[in-house]
Amino acid sequence: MLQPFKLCNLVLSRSFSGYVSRIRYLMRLKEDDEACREALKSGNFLLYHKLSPLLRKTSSGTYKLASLKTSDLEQILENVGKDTHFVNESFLLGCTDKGEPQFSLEVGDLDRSALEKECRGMFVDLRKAFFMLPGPESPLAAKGQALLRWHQTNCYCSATGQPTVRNQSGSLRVCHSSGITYYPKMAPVVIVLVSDGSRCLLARQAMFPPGMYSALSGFCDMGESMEEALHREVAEEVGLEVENLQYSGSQHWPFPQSSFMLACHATVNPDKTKVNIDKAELEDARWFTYEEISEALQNPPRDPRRDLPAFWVPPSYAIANQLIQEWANQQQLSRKLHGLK
Ligand SMILES: NC(=O)C1=CN([C@@H]2O[C@H](COP(=O)(O)OP(=O)(O)OC[C@H]3O[C@@H](n4cnc5c(N)ncnc54)[C@H](O)[C@@H]3O)[C@@H](O)[C@H]2O)C=CC1
Ligand SMILES: [Mg+2]
Repeated sequence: MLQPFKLCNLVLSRSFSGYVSRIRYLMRLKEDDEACREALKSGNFLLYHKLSPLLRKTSSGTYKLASLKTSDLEQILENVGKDTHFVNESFLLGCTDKGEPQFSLEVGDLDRSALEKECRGMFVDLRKAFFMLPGPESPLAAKGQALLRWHQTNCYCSATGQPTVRNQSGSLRVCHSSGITYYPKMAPVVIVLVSDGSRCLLARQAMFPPGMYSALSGFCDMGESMEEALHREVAEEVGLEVENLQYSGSQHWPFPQSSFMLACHATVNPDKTKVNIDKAELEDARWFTYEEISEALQNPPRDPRRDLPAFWVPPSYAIANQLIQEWANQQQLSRKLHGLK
């Protein structure tokens, strides 16, 4: 049985009037080109160089997304020899709690080191940035990259081959020849943490960084429900039949071309846990104990390219991490109830 969605809590916990007025403002900016052009004059801009976001080091040695005001961005563009009208090529991302509009801008055609010097920051690969940014900034960095990539790869109409034209906010592209409107897309993906009651099943693909294991995942096929996709993926990848699906949450994930992750827990019969790995998809899949999982959650790597532990799990922003954390919490609780450490 699926658990009830958690969306109601999410909405109720927000300040209603502030939230609604921000959403209505964004709706207007999305649809009204003139209003969006006006908003660009007092915007906050995230810069990306070939899809890598610009980060800045704080005085305490941590990192944050660099957010530039319009006037600062125009000055920087002038300093690197670019027309300030380039600002209009930004895409609308959202607005801050104070109601200030936020935009993303791809600056990959400009000199990277000159920009880094002007901006007092550095462009960092997004996967690496997820390990460096404070929690609430990762979704914004991901959305900024996803929107830029979608526009870069949807410049032509798939029916006519003619160029598509964006609106000012970047919420859509139109082919004036066929009349088709294209909207940014996400591909639905199921992700599931399978448990046998005392252990959980994690897997790794050959392309993962060394030592990283994650929950099982897979793209939904056309016509499939989330539940069908989940049963099929587990059967395909590890040859097991799951039961007791429990919905956990969802997230946008910017890779490979924007996925919409639907995350669940599931169980298998503890007498039927032998995995039969599809080697075309997975390099390895194995059962992990509570002790191994706790250790991995408590010692995340700081940089996914250096000083890697023998076994580690995706960063806290990834919904796989949320599933693993929830499983560990539930194990801890049941151990307490049974008087175990
Ligand atoms: N946020 C998170 O915590 C996690 C996110 N993910 C994301 O989920 C995605 C899917 O997981 P996988 O196990 O790799 O999927 P998967 O098990 O379906 O295998 C990927 C293969 O499926 C095929 N495929 C079918 N539909 C596709 C589509 N719309 N786009 C691309 N390939 C498609 C391709 O042949 C591809 O090589 C990954 O690309 C990854 O970015 C995966 C694990 C954790
Ligand atoms: Mg998979």
